[in-house]
Amino acid sequence: MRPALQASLFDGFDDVGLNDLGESVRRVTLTRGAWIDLRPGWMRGADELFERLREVVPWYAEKREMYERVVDVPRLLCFYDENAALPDPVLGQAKAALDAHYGEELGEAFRTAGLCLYRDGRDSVAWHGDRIGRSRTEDTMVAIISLGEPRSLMLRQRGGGGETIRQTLGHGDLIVMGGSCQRTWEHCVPKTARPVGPRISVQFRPFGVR
Ligand SMILES: O=C(O)CCC(=O)C(=O)O
Ligand SMILES: [Fe+2]
Repeated sequence: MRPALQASLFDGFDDVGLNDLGESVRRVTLTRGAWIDLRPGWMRGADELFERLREVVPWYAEKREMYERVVDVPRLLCFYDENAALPDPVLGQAKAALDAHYGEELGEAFRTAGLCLYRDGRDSVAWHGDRIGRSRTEDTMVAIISLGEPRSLMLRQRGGGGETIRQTLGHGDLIVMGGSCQRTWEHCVPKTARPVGPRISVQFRPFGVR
């Protein structure tokens, strides 16, 4: 049992921790050798973890040239290289659990963590594959934990033709994009006019995949 003071501090929050992976992961096979794995509610206490990360992560806005003007990319970012200390111990536990579950199939460990903060419905990421580096030519995996308010992650076959998949992800959900997904499919988080609260996405990738 927790001491009373601590219990009152944590009122309304679950303890932050991981649920199991194993049998609870559902695989959806896409076309052309791509797949996604879904594990809703993987992270317990996801709303508390959201608050912790929003506080401690040194978020920055990336600039991009667009129509000959330099504009802010519409979301805040922070990238943790493989040697960087992660901003919360539970993210180290998540990486270890992903390595235990996917290590054999992936043939290597997850190394880097990219964090994105979508402040509201105006923040977004356009259609893309994570194709910088080895993922341009090789199968790989990108594992994403979603914290805070749910947003839609859309997936479609690269080059069009075929179905568009919408996954609503937030409050501790896990999605893993695997196989050829970064080369043969694209994903995005569209803007929404609905009033939505902030969401944080934590992406684990192997070395040399961006
Ligand atoms: O917000 C997400 O979960 C997706 C982020 C993403 O696709 C990326 O940063 O490459
Ligand atoms: Fe991506």
